[in-house]
Amino acid sequence: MSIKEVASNRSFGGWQKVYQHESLGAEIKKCPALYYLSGLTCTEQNVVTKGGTQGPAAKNGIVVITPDTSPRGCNIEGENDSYDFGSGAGFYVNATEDKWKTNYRMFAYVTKELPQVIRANFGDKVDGDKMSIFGHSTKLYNFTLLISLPSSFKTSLKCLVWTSPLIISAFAPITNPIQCPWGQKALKGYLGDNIEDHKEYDSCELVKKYKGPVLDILIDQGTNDEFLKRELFPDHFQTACADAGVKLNLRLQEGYDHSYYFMSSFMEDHINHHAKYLNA
Ligand SMILES: N[C@@H](CCC(=O)N[C@@H](CS)C(=O)NCC(=O)O)C(=O)O
Repeated sequence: MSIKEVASNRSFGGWQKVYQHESLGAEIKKCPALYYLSGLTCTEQNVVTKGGTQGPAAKNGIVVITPDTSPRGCNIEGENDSYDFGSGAGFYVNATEDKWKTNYRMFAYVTKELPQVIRANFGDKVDGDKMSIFGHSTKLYNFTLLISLPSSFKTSLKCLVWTSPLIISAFAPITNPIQCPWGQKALKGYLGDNIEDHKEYDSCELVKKYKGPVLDILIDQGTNDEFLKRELFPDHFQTACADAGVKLNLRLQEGYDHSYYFMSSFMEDHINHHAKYLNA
């Protein structure tokens, strides 16, 4: 698999790098990997330029890996028609609908293929045995990713070793996609009409039946987030976690909105949350 460096900038004593690779850092020691999943309309650049990850990542000796949010340039009819579906809106699912299923396999990409690319190309810099995940908003099925990982471990994900306890954190995540317009549109479009299939990507549903390692979840949610009442429902997730006995620290941040101004304000807390375990 070929990998090409497309940008390289010195930042906080480390490096901010962007690589391109076909779909099929640290300088001194191997560092744990923290994957960041961005929201709707984003490329990897949104968090790179506005997220404020570099300082806290450098301080904690962590490599932050920020994949794009969908496949690009697949030439699928309609892929660029809306901001919340198709390009820039892969929703981290493995699509099963005919039109999308060949290319839109973001769950497999983020959980399997990308860590393999990192291992194969940066094995000397990134500690493949230590990783965790966080992200933002609408595409933030990182709960889904992690909550469903333990069962996936048994099958296809032997390449991954996540921390234990499993750390997850999120800024303003969609937590109950089967109940919000963004989630319903994406899940129906990529997976078809069967609600049982949709539930496999719904954090509230997944946490109910969660049986994996102990979870430690941090969520920051702005109270002035324009999508809070229509799309995000942190209260649903709070109830689901309480019912399931899962540890959740939900912090309502007064007056903050959905933007990177909000996220960058709390980025250090999130990276520290992961570092606690990644550097243990
Ligand atoms: N209507 C908005 C919805 C998309 C949106 O708010 N996206 C969030 C993630 S869900 C984002 O991070 N946008 C890019 C940015 O703020 O840099 C738009 O088209 O920008």
